[in-house]
Amino acid sequence: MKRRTMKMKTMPSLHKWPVNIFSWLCCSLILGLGCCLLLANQAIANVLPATQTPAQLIHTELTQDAPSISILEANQATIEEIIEETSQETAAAEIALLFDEAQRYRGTDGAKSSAILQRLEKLRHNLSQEQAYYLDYLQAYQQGILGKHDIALNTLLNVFNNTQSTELKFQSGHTIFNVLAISRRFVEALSYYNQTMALYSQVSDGGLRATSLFAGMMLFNELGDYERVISIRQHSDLATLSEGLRCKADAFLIRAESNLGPSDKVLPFEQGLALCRSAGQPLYESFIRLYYVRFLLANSQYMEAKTELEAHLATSLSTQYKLIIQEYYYLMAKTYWLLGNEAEATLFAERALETSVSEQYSLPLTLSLELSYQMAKQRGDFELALQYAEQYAQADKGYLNQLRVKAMALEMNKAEMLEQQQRIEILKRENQLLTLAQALERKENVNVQLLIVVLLLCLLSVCIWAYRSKRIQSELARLAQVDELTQVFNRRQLVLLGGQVLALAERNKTKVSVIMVDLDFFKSINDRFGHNVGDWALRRVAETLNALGRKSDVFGRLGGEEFAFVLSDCALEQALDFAELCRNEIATIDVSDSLFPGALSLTASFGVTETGLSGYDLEGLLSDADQALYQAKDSQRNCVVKFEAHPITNESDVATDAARDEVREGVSDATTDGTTSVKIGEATDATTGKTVNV
Ligand SMILES: Nc1nc2c(ncn2[C@@H]2O[C@H](COP(=O)(O)OP(=O)(O)OP(=O)(O)O)[C@@H](O)[C@H]2O)c(=O)[nH]1
Repeated sequence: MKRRTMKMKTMPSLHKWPVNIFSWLCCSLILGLGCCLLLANQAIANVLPATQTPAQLIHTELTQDAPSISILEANQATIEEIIEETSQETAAAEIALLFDEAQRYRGTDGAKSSAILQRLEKLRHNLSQEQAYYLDYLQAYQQGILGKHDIALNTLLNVFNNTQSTELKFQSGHTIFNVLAISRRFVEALSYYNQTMALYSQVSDGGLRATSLFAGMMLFNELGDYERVISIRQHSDLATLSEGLRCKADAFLIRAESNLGPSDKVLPFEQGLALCRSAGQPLYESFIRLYYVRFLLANSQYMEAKTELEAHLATSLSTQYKLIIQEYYYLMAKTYWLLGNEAEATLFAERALETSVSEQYSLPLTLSLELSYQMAKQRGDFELALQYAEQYAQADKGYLNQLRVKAMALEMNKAEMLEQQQRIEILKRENQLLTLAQALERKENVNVQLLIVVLLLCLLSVCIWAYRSKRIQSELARLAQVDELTQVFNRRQLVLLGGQVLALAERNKTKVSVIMVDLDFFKSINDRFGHNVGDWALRRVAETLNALGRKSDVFGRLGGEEFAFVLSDCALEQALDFAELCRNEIATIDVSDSLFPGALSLTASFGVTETGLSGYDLEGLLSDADQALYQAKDSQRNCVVKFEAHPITNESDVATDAARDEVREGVSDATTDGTTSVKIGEATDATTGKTVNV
């Protein structure tokens, strides 16, 4: 039996708790941060507005408010109601027909138009709100043609501002700027032109779009912006036109080209006239004719002009368009005067003056007054000539003023358009900036999220690293305390814990017993069966003994096949019983799972002492227990021997200090009762060579 390191009870698992708490804290922290990130994301999402389009909102409202029609109720309609319904259906059919006709004769046949509109007015109570607005529009259009511009405008503005139909709004819009232009309210006309043309892309009716372009051409003709008229004519929507529309377009183009001044270009007067005649457009036909006659007169073709005018006077009058009729009369007067027919000239000049439009100054009026003045002067009627001269001067001034107003309106409109364009440009830039800012914000959000993820990963790495190093530390600590083979305390830990137990017991004056255990003939087990079997035996014995001890006991492997117990609060008798129990348990270990079960038997010898015999010093206790163990080995083995102190009886038998040192292990030389004693042992005296008891 040799002194070696020892092991004890299996390591308690308490050393693991700081690691577990640490890991738990790390996980909680990570989870907490993860939750914060999710909540932050949720908060960002909540800040953003709900993306419901206006169309979806309208749909929701419509769905909520949708009225339900009871078929049952409909079936229960009285006969009177059915009759009423039938008459309503008839009225509806008539109304549809009348609207078609009103549209067809609008601007082409004043008398027919008036009759149709009167009939529709009588049916007004049968019209829907939108139909009523359309009737208002047609009536206003008719009023405009008759020169009642203020009345027409009031109605048109009401339709423009209240109709739900984009098409009717668009249609009334271009009639408004037309009437405003005729009324010389050019600034307003241009403003409505802009408002109306802003709806252009929303209007699907090609005819209506073309009409608005025509109205634009008319407006800019009126304003004297003839280049603009020519440029509108080139709009792609006017590339292919019906005969009627081509007639109108030609009329506007001829007016613009004529007013741009003399050029080598031959204007298509005859073609335009033929086109408008064939299309049944007397208004535009008359319009072209006015410029044609002007052209003839400018080229001294007075007879041709006279023929043309006389042949188509009725057509012009049928238009009921006062401006055309006035100019027509003037041109007749001028032609007759140029041909020397003063009577006819005077007659038509007077008619032209009578046909003045809403006290406005117009070119035909000015020219008619000038002609009347010249004719009166020529006749020698100076008083009348003076009157005409005064009126002419006033009209000319008024007309020139109007020209100035037009020019100013155009300038203002150009400035307004420029300002609007600049505003649009600024808005576009602001939008771009906003988009950029949003993109930047999104990027920043992503960056913040990435940063949080990186921080979390770093934190996780630190936690993992800390957890691992803590585990390594714990493992190292465990390895320093535990015997690797048997997993019980090693000698170092047994001495440490045993010392603490003894210190406490000494303070409390309680007894502590120490048992030393040594396997019998263990060398022969190794030799016969090999070290593997020896190791197995050591593990089984350690396991068995460890299970027998109490929680307060300290058990460990001293080294080799030697183990020890430090039993707290345990008197010698109890320790002896416990040793006996251990001995018995070892002797009955089931060896069936060892490599050579049949031949293998395990026994151990036990040496027991107590603080009452050996004191509270662990070294002394171990030494005394070891001594008792030797006694056990010396006897039959597989037994328990109690340590006993022996007083010195024979001087000669007492070994010298040198001989005592030869004892296999150190001994104590003080007994518990204070008497000097020597513990049992064998040594060889170096001087005599005799074996002595110690
Ligand atoms: N298998 C194994 N054998 C060990 C270990 N430690 C020590 N030994 C062996 O244990 C044996 C101890 O032998 P001895 O001290 O002569 O004791 P013994 O054979 O048990 O004889 P007694 O104690 O007198 O009964 C030696 O052969 C050692 O090699 C170990 O960890 N594993």
